[in-house]
Amino acid sequence: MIEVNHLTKRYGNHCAVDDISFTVEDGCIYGLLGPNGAGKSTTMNVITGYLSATSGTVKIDGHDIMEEPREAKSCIGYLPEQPPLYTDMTVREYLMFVAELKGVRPKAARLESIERASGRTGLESMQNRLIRNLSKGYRQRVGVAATLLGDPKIIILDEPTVGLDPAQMIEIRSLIHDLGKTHTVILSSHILSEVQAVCDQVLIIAHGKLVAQGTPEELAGRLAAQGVIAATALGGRDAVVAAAESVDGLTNVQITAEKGDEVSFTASSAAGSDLRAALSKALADAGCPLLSLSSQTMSLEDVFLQLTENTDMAGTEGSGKEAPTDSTEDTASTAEEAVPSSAPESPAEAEQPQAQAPDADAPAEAADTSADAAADGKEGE
Ligand SMILES: Nc1ncnc2c1ncn2[C@@H]1O[C@H](COP(=O)(O)OP(=O)(O)OP(=O)(O)O)[C@@H](O)[C@H]1O
Repeated sequence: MIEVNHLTKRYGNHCAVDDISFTVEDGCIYGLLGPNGAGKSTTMNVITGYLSATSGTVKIDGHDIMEEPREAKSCIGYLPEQPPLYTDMTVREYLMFVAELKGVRPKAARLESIERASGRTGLESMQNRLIRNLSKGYRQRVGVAATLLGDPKIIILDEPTVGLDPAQMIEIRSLIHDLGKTHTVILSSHILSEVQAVCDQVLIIAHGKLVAQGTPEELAGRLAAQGVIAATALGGRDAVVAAAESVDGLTNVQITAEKGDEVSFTASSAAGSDLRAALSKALADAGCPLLSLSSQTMSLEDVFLQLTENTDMAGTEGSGKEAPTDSTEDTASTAEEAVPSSAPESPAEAEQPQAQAPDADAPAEAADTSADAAADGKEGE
């Protein structure tokens, strides 16, 4: 339903999205996962026609987002990271306003659409409440309800749980899960556990590149299938690394610590292979006696960190990745902290249009961002 082909987006000299291609099939929940600054919002803004691509194409249901924007946008309900809500309106007024902007006609259809959207998002009893008096969780529901107006097939949510407390996060995740039964949903998140819990398919983005894609189980399986050896040997750094790298099947040798002549390192091994004996022999042959050796399994969190760190800017090599932690550890609770904010701010930032409308004070922008803009240019009733 959505085909993204060789999508690149530059802000001045800064490449925020670098030649990304992927396909989104109908009826699944997709998660764009990546650290802050990875390029998730930019990707979403291009998919929704908010920003133009520097190169590459995006097709929604066969319609090119640049060439047939109205047809393409009519398939999408988009909730930006900063929901464009008018906090002086009641929930009902706001939803009516958005429905009108989206060209939902006649009035009876608008009312029906609002009722359905309110029902899906649990807002029935909040209709006459001013948005500014709602909790952040309920405001987010209003934003999600707005995306549903006009019955788009695809719902795109940029960091929908950011700033929510744990209970609100759980509610919004459950709402997204429910939406996935009737819609294709794409959400972005920097929280590994969230994407794992909610999404059918995960796209991991780091530094503007798509570094991995699969179901959470596939990714976890791929990672779990990868063994990690952690070892300490006596000898020079270069000799130890060369010996480790000479072992067939051992890859990604990373120094984790150096103390005097003791060099600690980790290395990855292919699925199912136990390379400890081969490593021990290679080190002995190189005159680097082995002091300790252990074999570990990578957790999904370790894999995610490795994938996102490995695409880090050139020159960070040898920064000393910590040895992976015990894979049996529950990673969910630590995943959020573990994902670093890694991309630098672009110097070109100021030059570029802001993709997301501010909270309440910019009606025109808010209207535009509030969704599909499907009805852009359509005359009123
Ligand atoms: N309007 C802009 N002008 C210049 N640079 C920008 C602009 N918007 C984003 N960037 C830069 O592009 C990169 C990708 O930003 P983007 O917002 O897409 O990342 P993200 O993964 O959504 O991160 P976050 O979760 O922090 O929003 C970052 O380095 C960011 O500083």
